[in-house]
Amino acid sequence: MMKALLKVENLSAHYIVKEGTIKAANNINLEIAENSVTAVVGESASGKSTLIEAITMSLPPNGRISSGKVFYKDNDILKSDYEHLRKIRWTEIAYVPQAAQQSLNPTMKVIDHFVDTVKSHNIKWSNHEIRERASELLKLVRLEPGTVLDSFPNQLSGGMKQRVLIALALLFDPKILILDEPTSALDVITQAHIVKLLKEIKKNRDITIIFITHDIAIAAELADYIVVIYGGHVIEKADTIKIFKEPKHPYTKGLINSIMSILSKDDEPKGIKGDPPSLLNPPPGCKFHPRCQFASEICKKEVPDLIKLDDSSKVACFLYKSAGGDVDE
Ligand SMILES: Nc1ncnc2c1ncn2[C@@H]1O[C@H](COP(=O)(O)OP(=O)(O)OP(=O)(O)O)[C@@H](O)[C@H]1O
Repeated sequence: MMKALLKVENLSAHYIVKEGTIKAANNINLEIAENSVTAVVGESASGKSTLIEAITMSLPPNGRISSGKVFYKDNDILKSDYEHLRKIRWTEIAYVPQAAQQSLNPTMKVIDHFVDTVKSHNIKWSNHEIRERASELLKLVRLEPGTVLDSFPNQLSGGMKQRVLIALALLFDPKILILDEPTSALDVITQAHIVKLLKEIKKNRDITIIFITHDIAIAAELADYIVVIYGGHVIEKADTIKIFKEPKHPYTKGLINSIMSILSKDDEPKGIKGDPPSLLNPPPGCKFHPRCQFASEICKKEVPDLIKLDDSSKVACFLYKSAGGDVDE
């Protein structure tokens, strides 16, 4: 594997609610290679956004990081003070949250969003320089600066707003671009345009992309690596071709089978039977065991470690034994 730009070690995060704690990210270990594209996939409420929010320290007020480290360029960013973190965000690690289109201020023109972002980072660019840079970025995301810069968000379509957000995220040339569901809430054609755009960005810039999607077909198209999350745990990570050809975890197999059956227009698409676990009262052991046809006694009691199978794949399942006997990371 190439050099890791971002390394997540034993990261756990939870939410405090009236009923107790929601264990949304549990003991996550991940390495993100420089200049790679990683898709984080999993069904709704599996903990994908929580993982990204924990990494970028942008959990909501009732969210807590209970343990772990996040190394960016060998420094644990979770130990950073607020100022340092604010600097890293956008300039080094840019994050476009889910449904961010609604975060554009309806009373501000697109150009003012660029001006605001520059000013809030204390960067001394003149208004002319900001306009130049914003125009350049809008062209990059295939928008017409002449009209878009002076438009208000409600004059733009959903796809255009998503492009504006991507342009804004690229303002300071970040090393890492993180996007939460960049194509959801868009029609299929617009989704395809955004996927194409992200491919171009990847090709033409020195950038590492991490994106969340519940659409495994989009992950297949864009990502070099796929990380599968289930019940707040990483249960598999592998390079994209491999995960489609040879999924290892029974859940990943189910996920791939269900998409294949949809693509082949089977009369009865093969879904995974049963429901995802409650993260408030998760089952003991492997979170997938109640739905797993291969579950044995150990699966009901112990959480499997994410083990390395070979250079490009890791799995958390008792059906497999580690390649070199070494547990991941
Ligand atoms: N602020 C919060 N307070 C309490 N629980 C939360 C909060 N945010 C998320 N959760 C819960 O944490 C769990 C993981 O949520 P998360 O949003 O990380 O999942 P996800 O995989 O990103 O889902 P989706 O694809 O639907 O966005 C869910 O059970 C969710 O209900």
